[in-house]
Amino acid sequence: MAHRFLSSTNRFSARFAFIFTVSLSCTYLCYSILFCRSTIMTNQGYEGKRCPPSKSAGGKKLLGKLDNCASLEVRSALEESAARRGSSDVRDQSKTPGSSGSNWADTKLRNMSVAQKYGNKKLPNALIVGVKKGGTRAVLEFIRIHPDVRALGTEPHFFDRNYDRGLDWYRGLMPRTLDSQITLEKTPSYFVTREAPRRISSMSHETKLIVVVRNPVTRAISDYTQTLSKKPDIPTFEELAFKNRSVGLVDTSWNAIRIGMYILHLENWLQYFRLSQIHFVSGERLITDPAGEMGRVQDFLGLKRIITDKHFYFNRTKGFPCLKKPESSSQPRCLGKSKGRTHVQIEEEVIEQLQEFYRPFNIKFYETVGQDFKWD
Ligand SMILES: Nc1ncnc2c1ncn2[C@@H]1O[C@H](COP(=O)(O)OS(=O)(=O)O)[C@@H](OP(=O)(O)O)[C@H]1O
Repeated sequence: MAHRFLSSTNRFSARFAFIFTVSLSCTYLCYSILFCRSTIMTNQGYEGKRCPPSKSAGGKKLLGKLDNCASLEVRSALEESAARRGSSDVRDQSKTPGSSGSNWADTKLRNMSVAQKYGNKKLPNALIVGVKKGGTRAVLEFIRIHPDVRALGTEPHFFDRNYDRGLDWYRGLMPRTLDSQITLEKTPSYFVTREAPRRISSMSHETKLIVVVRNPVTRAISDYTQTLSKKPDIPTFEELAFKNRSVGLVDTSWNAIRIGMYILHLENWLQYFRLSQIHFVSGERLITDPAGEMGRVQDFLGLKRIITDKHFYFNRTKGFPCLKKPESSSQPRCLGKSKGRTHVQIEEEVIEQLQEFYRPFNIKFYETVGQDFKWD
Protein backbone atom coordinates (compact mmCIF):
# COMPACT_ATOMS: atom_id res chain seq x y z
CA MET A 1 0.00 0.00 0.00
CA ALA A 2 2.79 2.33 1.08
CA HIS A 3 4.74 1.25 -1.99
CA ARG A 4 1.78 2.02 -4.31
CA PHE A 5 1.36 5.43 -2.66
CA LEU A 6 5.07 6.22 -3.18
CA SER A 7 5.07 5.22 -6.87
CA SER A 8 1.93 7.35 -7.60
CA THR A 9 3.61 10.31 -5.84
CA ASN A 10 6.72 9.80 -8.00
CA ARG A 11 4.62 9.70 -11.16
CA PHE A 12 2.87 12.91 -10.14
CA SER A 13 6.22 14.61 -9.43
CA ALA A 14 7.65 13.45 -12.75
CA ARG A 15 4.57 14.79 -14.63
CA PHE A 16 4.74 18.06 -12.72
CA ALA A 17 8.48 18.38 -13.49
CA PHE A 18 7.81 17.67 -17.17
CA ILE A 19 5.02 20.28 -17.44
CA PHE A 20 7.11 22.82 -15.51
CA THR A 21 10.14 22.24 -17.77
CA VAL A 22 8.03 22.56 -20.94
CA SER A 23 6.35 25.77 -19.78
CA LEU A 24 9.69 27.20 -18.67
CA SER A 25 11.19 26.39 -22.07
CA CYS A 26 8.21 28.00 -23.83
CA THR A 27 8.54 31.12 -21.72
CA TYR A 28 12.26 31.29 -22.43
CA LEU A 29 11.66 30.75 -26.16
CA CYS A 30 9.06 33.54 -26.30
CA TYR A 31 11.25 35.85 -24.31
CA SER A 32 14.25 35.12 -26.53
CA ILE A 33 12.25 35.79 -29.70
CA LEU A 34 10.93 39.06 -28.32
CA PHE A 35 14.24 40.22 -26.91
CA CYS A 36 16.19 39.33 -30.01
CA ARG A 37 13.69 41.13 -32.28
CA SER A 38 13.81 44.29 -30.26
CA THR A 39 17.62 44.22 -30.29
CA ILE A 40 17.63 43.87 -34.08
CA MET A 41 15.14 46.74 -34.46
CA THR A 42 17.18 48.98 -32.22
CA ASN A 43 20.34 48.21 -34.12
CA GLN A 44 18.68 48.80 -37.46
CA GLY A 45 17.50 52.20 -36.28
CA TYR A 46 20.92 53.09 -35.05
CA GLU A 47 22.76 51.87 -38.15
CA GLY A 48 20.35 53.74 -40.33
CA LYS A 49 21.39 56.99 -38.72
CA ARG A 50 25.07 56.31 -38.30
CA CYS A 51 27.29 57.45 -41.15
CA PRO A 52 30.85 56.39 -41.88
CA PRO A 53 33.32 59.15 -41.15
CA SER A 54 34.90 59.55 -44.56
CA LYS A 55 34.20 58.71 -48.20
CA SER A 56 37.61 57.17 -48.68
CA ALA A 57 36.76 54.50 -46.15
CA GLY A 58 35.27 52.01 -48.62
CA GLY A 59 34.37 50.94 -52.14
CA LYS A 60 31.17 51.13 -54.14
CA LYS A 61 28.98 49.55 -51.49
CA LEU A 62 30.10 52.10 -48.98
CA LEU A 63 29.41 54.89 -51.41
CA GLY A 64 25.87 53.58 -51.71
CA LYS A 65 25.59 53.79 -47.95
CA LEU A 66 27.00 57.27 -47.97
CA ASP A 67 24.25 58.42 -50.27
CA ASN A 68 21.73 57.16 -47.73
CA CYS A 69 23.62 58.92 -45.00
CA ALA A 70 23.70 62.12 -46.93
CA SER A 71 20.01 62.04 -47.63
CA LEU A 72 19.33 61.13 -44.01
CA GLU A 73 21.32 64.04 -42.71
CA VAL A 74 19.79 66.39 -45.21
CA ARG A 75 16.34 65.01 -44.54
CA SER A 76 16.72 65.43 -40.80
CA ALA A 77 17.91 69.00 -41.30
CA LEU A 78 14.99 69.64 -43.63
CA GLU A 79 12.50 68.11 -41.23
CA GLU A 80 13.92 70.19 -38.43
CA SER A 81 13.64 73.27 -40.54
CA ALA A 82 10.13 72.42 -41.73
CA ALA A 83 9.07 71.82 -38.15
CA ARG A 84 10.44 75.20 -37.18
CA ARG A 85 8.64 76.93 -40.03
CA GLY A 86 5.45 75.04 -39.33
CA SER A 87 4.75 76.93 -36.13
CA SER A 88 4.28 80.60 -36.80
CA ASP A 89 3.16 81.36 -33.28
CA VAL A 90 5.72 83.84 -32.00
CA ARG A 91 4.50 83.62 -28.41
CA ASP A 92 5.40 79.95 -28.42
CA GLN A 93 9.04 80.49 -29.27
CA SER A 94 10.47 80.07 -25.82
CA LYS A 95 9.36 76.45 -26.00
CA THR A 96 10.80 75.69 -29.42
CA PRO A 97 14.32 74.32 -29.75
CA GLY A 98 15.31 76.82 -32.45
CA SER A 99 14.73 79.81 -30.22
CA SER A 100 16.85 78.90 -27.24
CA GLY A 101 20.33 80.45 -27.40
CA SER A 102 22.63 77.44 -27.84
CA ASN A 103 20.17 75.36 -29.88
CA TRP A 104 19.76 78.17 -32.33
CA ALA A 105 23.53 78.49 -32.74
CA ASP A 106 23.91 74.70 -33.01
CA THR A 107 21.20 74.54 -35.65
CA LYS A 108 22.85 77.33 -37.62
CA LEU A 109 26.22 75.58 -37.51
CA ARG A 110 24.71 72.19 -38.38
CA ASN A 111 22.73 73.64 -41.29
CA MET A 112 25.82 75.44 -42.53
CA SER A 113 27.99 72.34 -42.52
CA VAL A 114 25.26 70.12 -43.98
CA ALA A 115 24.62 72.75 -46.68
CA GLN A 116 28.34 72.99 -47.42
CA LYS A 117 28.54 69.23 -47.96
CA TYR A 118 25.24 68.46 -49.59
CA GLY A 119 23.69 71.77 -50.61
CA ASN A 120 23.61 73.45 -54.00
CA LYS A 121 24.47 76.89 -55.22
CA LYS A 122 21.21 78.55 -56.12
CA LEU A 123 20.22 81.91 -57.54
CA PRO A 124 19.03 84.19 -54.72
CA ASN A 125 15.41 84.05 -53.64
CA ALA A 126 15.77 87.40 -51.92
CA LEU A 127 17.84 90.54 -52.47
CA ILE A 128 18.62 93.57 -50.37
CA VAL A 129 18.50 96.08 -53.21
CA GLY A 130 19.08 99.33 -51.34
CA VAL A 131 19.48 101.96 -50.37
CA LYS A 132 23.10 102.98 -50.15
CA LYS A 133 23.87 104.10 -46.57
CA GLY A 134 20.43 103.00 -45.43
CA GLY A 135 21.66 100.24 -43.10
CA THR A 136 21.91 97.41 -45.65
CA ARG A 137 25.00 95.83 -44.06
CA ALA A 138 23.29 95.69 -40.68
CA VAL A 139 20.24 93.93 -42.16
CA LEU A 140 22.43 91.42 -44.00
CA GLU A 141 24.59 90.63 -40.97
CA PHE A 142 21.54 90.34 -38.71
CA ILE A 143 19.44 88.13 -41.00
CA ARG A 144 22.29 85.78 -41.83
CA ILE A 145 22.41 84.47 -38.26
CA HIS A 146 19.07 82.77 -39.03
CA PRO A 147 19.62 79.01 -39.61
CA ASP A 148 17.45 79.09 -42.74
CA VAL A 149 19.36 81.91 -44.41
CA ARG A 150 22.69 81.84 -46.22
CA ALA A 151 24.04 85.07 -47.58
CA LEU A 152 26.85 86.23 -49.80
CA GLY A 153 29.11 88.45 -47.69
CA THR A 154 30.35 90.68 -50.51
CA GLU A 155 28.35 92.82 -52.93
CA PRO A 156 28.34 91.03 -56.32
CA HIS A 157 26.95 94.01 -58.32
CA PHE A 158 25.54 91.52 -60.81
CA PHE A 159 22.44 93.43 -61.93
CA ASP A 160 24.33 96.68 -62.43
CA ARG A 161 28.01 96.17 -63.28
CA ASN A 162 28.42 92.45 -63.99
CA TYR A 163 25.29 91.48 -65.88
CA ASP A 164 27.28 90.50 -68.98
CA ARG A 165 28.92 87.68 -67.03
CA GLY A 166 25.67 85.74 -67.07
CA LEU A 167 23.50 83.93 -64.52
CA ASP A 168 25.84 80.94 -64.20
CA TRP A 169 28.64 83.22 -63.05
CA TYR A 170 26.24 84.83 -60.59
CA ARG A 171 25.02 81.47 -59.28
CA GLY A 172 28.62 80.36 -58.85
CA LEU A 173 29.21 83.15 -56.33
CA MET A 174 26.42 81.98 -54.04
CA PRO A 175 26.90 79.93 -50.89
CA ARG A 176 25.62 76.36 -50.97
CA THR A 177 22.15 75.99 -49.49
CA LEU A 178 19.69 73.26 -48.64
CA ASP A 179 16.30 73.39 -50.38
CA SER A 180 14.76 74.80 -47.23
CA GLN A 181 17.25 77.66 -46.98
CA ILE A 182 17.02 81.11 -48.48
CA THR A 183 19.89 82.47 -50.57
CA LEU A 184 20.42 86.18 -50.09
CA GLU A 185 22.73 88.89 -51.39
CA LYS A 186 22.89 92.65 -50.99
CA THR A 187 23.94 95.31 -53.46
CA PRO A 188 22.53 98.73 -52.50
CA SER A 189 23.14 100.30 -55.92
CA TYR A 190 20.47 98.06 -57.51
CA PHE A 191 17.75 100.36 -56.14
CA VAL A 192 18.84 103.25 -58.38
CA THR A 193 19.88 101.18 -61.40
CA ARG A 194 17.35 101.63 -64.19
CA GLU A 195 17.80 98.12 -65.65
CA ALA A 196 17.93 96.28 -62.31
CA PRO A 197 14.17 95.64 -61.81
CA ARG A 198 13.73 94.25 -65.34
CA ARG A 199 16.83 92.09 -65.05
CA ILE A 200 15.87 90.75 -61.62
CA SER A 201 12.32 89.97 -62.70
CA SER A 202 13.65 88.12 -65.73
CA MET A 203 15.72 85.97 -63.33
CA SER A 204 12.58 85.30 -61.28
CA HIS A 205 9.24 87.12 -60.92
CA GLU A 206 9.06 85.75 -57.40
CA THR A 207 12.25 87.34 -56.04
CA LYS A 208 11.67 89.01 -52.68
CA LEU A 209 13.12 92.49 -52.39
CA ILE A 210 14.24 94.32 -49.28
CA VAL A 211 14.84 98.07 -49.27
CA VAL A 212 16.34 99.74 -46.21
CA VAL A 213 15.31 103.39 -46.28
CA ARG A 214 16.52 106.25 -44.14
CA ASN A 215 15.82 109.98 -43.91
CA PRO A 216 17.13 111.11 -47.32
CA VAL A 217 18.90 114.15 -45.82
CA THR A 218 20.83 112.07 -43.26
CA ARG A 219 21.46 109.49 -45.97
CA ALA A 220 22.97 112.17 -48.27
CA ILE A 221 25.22 113.44 -45.46
CA SER A 222 26.31 109.87 -44.70
CA ASP A 223 27.05 109.27 -48.38
CA TYR A 224 29.06 112.49 -48.59
CA THR A 225 30.97 111.63 -45.38
CA GLN A 226 31.98 108.32 -46.94
CA THR A 227 33.16 109.93 -50.21
CA LEU A 228 35.06 112.59 -48.25
CA SER A 229 36.90 109.91 -46.27
CA LYS A 230 38.22 108.51 -49.58
CA LYS A 231 38.67 111.81 -51.47
CA PRO A 232 39.40 114.63 -49.02
CA ASP A 233 39.68 117.24 -51.83
CA ILE A 234 36.08 117.23 -53.01
CA PRO A 235 33.94 120.42 -52.76
CA THR A 236 31.87 121.06 -49.66
CA PHE A 237 28.50 119.37 -49.16
CA GLU A 238 26.69 122.67 -49.68
CA GLU A 239 28.51 123.32 -52.95
CA LEU A 240 27.55 119.93 -54.30
CA ALA A 241 23.97 119.89 -53.01
CA PHE A 242 22.78 123.16 -54.59
CA LYS A 243 22.80 124.64 -58.04
CA ASN A 244 21.82 127.92 -56.43
CA ARG A 245 21.62 127.89 -52.70
CA SER A 246 20.18 131.40 -52.24
CA VAL A 247 17.02 130.38 -54.15
CA GLY A 248 17.10 126.86 -52.72
CA LEU A 249 17.70 125.19 -56.08
CA VAL A 250 18.87 121.66 -55.31
CA ASP A 251 21.17 119.79 -57.70
CA THR A 252 19.27 116.59 -58.42
CA SER A 253 22.00 115.36 -60.72
CA TRP A 254 24.26 114.80 -57.71
CA ASN A 255 23.91 111.14 -56.80
CA ALA A 256 23.91 111.78 -53.06
CA ILE A 257 20.75 113.85 -53.56
CA ARG A 258 19.19 111.73 -56.30
CA ILE A 259 19.33 108.42 -54.41
CA GLY A 260 17.08 109.89 -51.69
CA MET A 261 14.25 110.65 -54.13
CA TYR A 262 12.96 107.21 -53.28
CA ILE A 263 9.60 107.46 -55.00
CA LEU A 264 11.18 108.03 -58.43
CA HIS A 265 13.18 104.82 -58.18
CA LEU A 266 10.33 102.87 -56.60
CA GLU A 267 8.05 103.66 -59.54
CA ASN A 268 10.52 101.89 -61.80
CA TRP A 269 10.47 98.79 -59.54
CA LEU A 270 6.68 98.77 -59.45
CA GLN A 271 6.62 98.28 -63.23
CA TYR A 272 8.07 94.80 -62.65
CA PHE A 273 7.19 93.81 -59.08
CA ARG A 274 4.07 93.90 -56.92
CA LEU A 275 4.33 96.12 -53.85
CA SER A 276 3.78 93.02 -51.69
CA GLN A 277 7.09 91.62 -53.00
CA ILE A 278 8.99 94.58 -51.61
CA HIS A 279 9.67 95.01 -47.90
CA PHE A 280 10.79 98.37 -46.55
CA VAL A 281 12.98 98.45 -43.47
CA SER A 282 13.19 101.71 -41.55
CA GLY A 283 16.89 102.55 -41.18
CA GLU A 284 16.03 104.61 -38.08
CA ARG A 285 14.09 101.84 -36.33
CA LEU A 286 16.81 99.37 -37.28
CA ILE A 287 19.02 101.29 -34.83
CA THR A 288 16.47 101.93 -32.07
CA ASP A 289 14.67 98.57 -32.31
CA PRO A 290 16.72 96.06 -34.34
CA ALA A 291 14.74 93.06 -33.09
CA GLY A 292 11.41 94.61 -34.12
CA GLU A 293 12.66 95.44 -37.61
CA MET A 294 14.27 92.02 -38.00
CA GLY A 295 11.05 90.38 -36.83
CA ARG A 296 9.26 91.99 -39.77
CA VAL A 297 12.06 90.97 -42.16
CA GLN A 298 11.73 87.35 -41.00
CA ASP A 299 7.95 87.46 -41.50
CA PHE A 300 8.40 88.86 -44.98
CA LEU A 301 10.87 86.10 -45.91
CA GLY A 302 8.51 83.46 -44.53
CA LEU A 303 10.94 82.52 -41.78
CA LYS A 304 10.17 81.62 -38.23
CA ARG A 305 11.02 84.49 -35.88
CA ILE A 306 14.25 83.19 -34.43
CA ILE A 307 16.19 86.46 -34.35
CA THR A 308 14.83 88.34 -31.34
CA ASP A 309 15.99 90.95 -28.85
CA LYS A 310 18.06 88.21 -27.19
CA HIS A 311 20.50 88.45 -30.10
CA PHE A 312 21.31 92.15 -29.69
CA TYR A 313 22.95 94.39 -27.17
CA PHE A 314 23.56 98.12 -27.31
CA ASN A 315 27.26 98.95 -27.50
CA ARG A 316 27.72 102.33 -25.82
CA THR A 317 31.17 102.95 -27.30
CA LYS A 318 29.92 102.34 -30.82
CA GLY A 319 26.53 103.94 -30.16
CA PHE A 320 24.79 101.19 -32.13
CA PRO A 321 23.22 97.81 -31.55
CA CYS A 322 25.62 94.91 -32.04
CA LEU A 323 25.19 91.16 -32.33
CA LYS A 324 25.80 88.94 -29.34
CA LYS A 325 26.71 86.06 -31.66
CA PRO A 326 27.23 86.73 -35.37
CA GLU A 327 27.15 83.93 -37.97
CA SER A 328 30.88 83.45 -38.22
CA SER A 329 31.89 83.41 -34.56
CA SER A 330 30.68 82.92 -31.05
CA GLN A 331 32.02 86.33 -29.98
CA PRO A 332 29.87 89.48 -29.83
CA ARG A 333 30.48 91.70 -32.82
CA CYS A 334 29.65 95.22 -33.99
CA LEU A 335 29.73 96.34 -37.62
CA GLY A 336 33.00 97.82 -38.90
CA LYS A 337 34.35 101.34 -38.50
CA SER A 338 32.79 102.55 -41.76
CA LYS A 339 29.32 101.84 -40.32
CA GLY A 340 28.21 104.42 -37.82
CA ARG A 341 30.76 107.12 -38.66
CA THR A 342 30.64 110.63 -37.24
CA HIS A 343 29.10 112.79 -39.97
CA VAL A 344 30.54 116.04 -41.27
CA GLN A 345 28.88 119.06 -39.65
CA ILE A 346 26.28 120.62 -41.92
CA GLU A 347 24.59 123.97 -41.24
CA GLU A 348 21.10 123.64 -39.79
CA GLU A 349 19.72 125.92 -42.52
CA VAL A 350 21.06 123.64 -45.25
CA ILE A 351 19.45 120.65 -43.56
CA GLU A 352 16.11 122.49 -43.42
CA GLN A 353 16.35 123.46 -47.08
CA LEU A 354 16.94 119.84 -48.02
CA GLN A 355 14.12 118.60 -45.77
CA GLU A 356 11.89 121.04 -47.61
CA PHE A 357 13.10 119.77 -50.95
CA TYR A 358 12.49 116.10 -50.07
CA ARG A 359 9.08 116.62 -48.38
CA PRO A 360 6.86 116.10 -51.47
CA PHE A 361 8.92 113.07 -52.56
CA ASN A 362 8.70 111.62 -49.07
CA ILE A 363 4.93 112.12 -48.84
CA LYS A 364 4.38 110.42 -52.20
CA PHE A 365 6.67 107.61 -51.06
CA TYR A 366 4.72 107.11 -47.78
CA GLU A 367 1.43 107.05 -49.70
CA THR A 368 2.72 104.50 -52.18
CA VAL A 369 4.20 102.08 -49.65
CA GLY A 370 1.47 102.68 -47.04
CA GLN A 371 3.92 103.57 -44.24
CA ASP A 372 4.90 106.85 -42.62
CA PHE A 373 8.65 106.84 -41.93
CA LYS A 374 8.37 110.11 -40.00
CA TRP A 375 11.19 111.97 -41.70
CA ASP A 376 9.19 115.20 -41.87
N1 LIG B 1 23.90 98.19 -35.90
C1 LIG B 1 24.47 99.09 -36.70
N2 LIG B 1 25.79 99.34 -36.60
C2 LIG B 1 26.37 100.26 -37.40
N3 LIG B 1 25.70 100.96 -38.34
C3 LIG B 1 24.38 100.75 -38.46
C4 LIG B 1 23.71 99.81 -37.65
N4 LIG B 1 22.41 99.82 -37.98
C5 LIG B 1 22.27 100.72 -38.94
N5 LIG B 1 23.46 101.28 -39.24
C6 LIG B 1 23.64 102.32 -40.23
O1 LIG B 1 24.11 101.74 -41.43
C7 LIG B 1 24.68 102.80 -42.17
C8 LIG B 1 25.50 102.24 -43.31
O2 LIG B 1 24.57 101.79 -44.25
P1 LIG B 1 24.91 100.65 -45.29
O3 LIG B 1 25.39 99.44 -44.60
O4 LIG B 1 23.70 100.47 -46.14
O5 LIG B 1 26.09 101.31 -46.10
S1 LIG B 1 26.63 100.88 -47.54
O6 LIG B 1 25.71 101.42 -48.54
O7 LIG B 1 26.73 99.42 -47.57
O8 LIG B 1 27.95 101.53 -47.63
C9 LIG B 1 25.46 103.58 -41.14
O9 LIG B 1 25.51 104.91 -41.59
P2 LIG B 1 26.47 106.01 -40.93
O10 LIG B 1 25.99 106.17 -39.51
O11 LIG B 1 26.23 107.22 -41.71
O12 LIG B 1 27.86 105.50 -41.01
C10 LIG B 1 24.65 103.40 -39.86
O13 LIG B 1 23.95 104.55 -39.48
